[in-house]
Amino acid sequence: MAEDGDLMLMNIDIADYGDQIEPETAKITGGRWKDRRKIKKMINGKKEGPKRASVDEGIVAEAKKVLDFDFGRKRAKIDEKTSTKTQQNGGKTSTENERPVTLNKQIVSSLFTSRREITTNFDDNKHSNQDSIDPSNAPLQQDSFSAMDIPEPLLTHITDSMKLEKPTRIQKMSIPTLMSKDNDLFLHAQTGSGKTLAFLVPIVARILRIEGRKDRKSGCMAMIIAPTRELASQIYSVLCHLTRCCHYLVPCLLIGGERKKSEKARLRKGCNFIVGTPGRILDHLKNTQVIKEQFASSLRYLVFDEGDKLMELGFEETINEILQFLYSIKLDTSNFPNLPSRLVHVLCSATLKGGANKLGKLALKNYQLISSGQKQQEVNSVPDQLVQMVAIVPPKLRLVTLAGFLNNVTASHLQATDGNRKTMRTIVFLSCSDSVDFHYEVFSSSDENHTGLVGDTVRMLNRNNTILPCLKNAEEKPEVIFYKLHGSLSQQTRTATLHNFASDSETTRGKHLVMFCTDVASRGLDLPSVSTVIELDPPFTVEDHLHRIGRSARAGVRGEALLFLLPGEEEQYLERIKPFHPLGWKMLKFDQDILIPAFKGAVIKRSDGPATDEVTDWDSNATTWHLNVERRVLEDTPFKEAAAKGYTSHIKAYATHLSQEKKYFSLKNLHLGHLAKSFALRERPKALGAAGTKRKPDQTSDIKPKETAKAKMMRMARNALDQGSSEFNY
Ligand SMILES: Nc1ncnc2c1ncn2[C@@H]1O[C@H](COP(=O)(O)OP(=O)(O)OP(=O)(O)O)[C@@H](O)[C@H]1O
Repeated sequence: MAEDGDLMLMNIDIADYGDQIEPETAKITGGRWKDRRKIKKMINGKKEGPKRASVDEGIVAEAKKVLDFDFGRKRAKIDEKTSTKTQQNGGKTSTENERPVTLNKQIVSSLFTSRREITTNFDDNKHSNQDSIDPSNAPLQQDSFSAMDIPEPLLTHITDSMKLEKPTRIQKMSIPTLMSKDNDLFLHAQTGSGKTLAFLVPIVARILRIEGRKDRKSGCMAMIIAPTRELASQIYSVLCHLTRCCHYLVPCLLIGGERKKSEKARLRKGCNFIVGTPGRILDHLKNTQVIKEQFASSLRYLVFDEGDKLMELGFEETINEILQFLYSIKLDTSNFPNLPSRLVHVLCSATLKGGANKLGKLALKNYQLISSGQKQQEVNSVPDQLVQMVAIVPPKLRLVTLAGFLNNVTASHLQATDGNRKTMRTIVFLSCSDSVDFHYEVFSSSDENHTGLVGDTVRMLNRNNTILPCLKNAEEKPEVIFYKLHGSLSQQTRTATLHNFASDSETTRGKHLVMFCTDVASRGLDLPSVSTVIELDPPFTVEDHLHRIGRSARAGVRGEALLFLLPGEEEQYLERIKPFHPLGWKMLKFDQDILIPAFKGAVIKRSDGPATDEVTDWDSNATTWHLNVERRVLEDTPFKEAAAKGYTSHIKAYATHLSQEKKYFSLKNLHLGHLAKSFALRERPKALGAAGTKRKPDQTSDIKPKETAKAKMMRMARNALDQGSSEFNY
């Protein structure tokens, strides 16, 4: 009997395609050479001897079982609690739905098979009607900033220039507290609820109350530490905006990737606020003498934003060093008696447990918890106005289903407007940089009809681009721009890319902006009008899930999020996130709700075929779309490398899921062959050990048996784990 892992590699469904495959010319790839030979013989009508026939039948039956729609193998392992069922598709026979595809004489597995329908037991958290739900992170209608004793000119600036009339719940609670008391604070509120202003406004207000002259030479009074450069830059720009009413107060940004020399120069000139990432801040504390001189009399506030992420990224030691450094400086309170007489620590987080809790223990003393929800659960849950959708998608169909969903969002964007189209933003979260690169290439450079806007990370589609089925009208401009963002890009590129995505400029106005990114963009980033968040790869922690989808539905605005899960064990992850979705979710069927609306009636042309306007079935269209990407992989070496790297890194990243979540995301349950298909690969890249090698006859039994592909994969995964997860997440 062939091994499970070996059969999994086979790339064709012999039982159904056999009679349509051209004998002799057919190339069979993947799997063990023995199995390939047997199958080839069967196709060519050469029967093996009677003794071995039963083995072959068993193999073919097993291969069919695995390849046909690979649910059975995994389903069998799932305990009885999981009751995903695969059913016959409206009684059709398999050959009605399956179409073998021959490409460059290579036979590739069909995307669709007979058993298409997926029903899941986890559809037990149905979403309630959204229209009647009040946003949970919106400004409070019955309150106002003017009732909060905020000093002038800050109050007028907030209401008149920043056009913010009413505080959110966390702001209503934190602003008076921080302005009047000197204890440490833990600010706990939902994503998008205005935590940044919740700590910045009272700190600036308190500084403005200092009597007498204050300017950049007065010293640094507040330091704000954030886990990512992007978030630090964002806080810095909110602070710059806020201090426009008191331009004599100067913020300074200290982040890695920027020139240290110019940062030193700015510090020497003097500043009242430092915003930065932990490593770079510590570097300056140790090496820039002027800081020590300035901090002695002035520093009173130390803020940690996204506290749990700071810990998760391994900044504990750095933060400890920063704290020790600051504690070693003796405060001189005589200069600013209006400021607190001690260093006040503020910790901000949308989650209470895990890293945030740990940092709280490290940095806070006798802190007061300010939480915007009546119950802790209310804060930990997703914003009420966010519509969560879930699609259970077989591994083979992940790429084409993503294309279908992006198409449907784009189509609704194009339809909903006449001339006055609003800019729409979609973020697609992936597990690693290489996968981001691959998906970005698939959608942004399918043909020559695109223009690069920011280096190689922003591409606008031009007329005649057909990567999305709805872009069929050559008369109309596609109005779609693709972006990519991850930690392997230079800081300048990251900044320029994000800036382009967030801005409402001549180029971006009215368009659908789609960004492929890693979790580098999941924390704290406040990007305007992100209407949809797609988690193509599952999050690494529940916190990551909340923060990713929290890029949408901010400050009371509505938004939607789609989570892709594989059939099988991954479905059970819904149980894990259910407590955070008290208002439920909508289950989408990958075919009826995504692929059919996208591909039905569309004209998808084969990239190597004659021009045709023939309208075919939706599933043929989807298959053609996928084959066009596969063909590109065959013909375009850099793209092929991107696909192989994307796939390999995706698997490695998958292995880094937390041990307590391994039961949902275990490598053992992944169908690697089908997953390769979603990277447009016909078979697993050789680097993963997919290609078996023949054992030499002189090899004796005392030689260590060759490591199987699956074992090699597991070993690589373990190595990946040892190397730490951040490499893959970012
Ligand atoms: N009082 C307010 N009225 C209207 N909009 C506000 C108000 N306060 C903040 N906002 C806006 O809400 C958005 C989210 O704010 P912010 O980024 O501070 O949220 P957050 O709670 O820090 O989110 P996250 O947890 O994701 O970091 C910003 O666009 C901000 O300008």
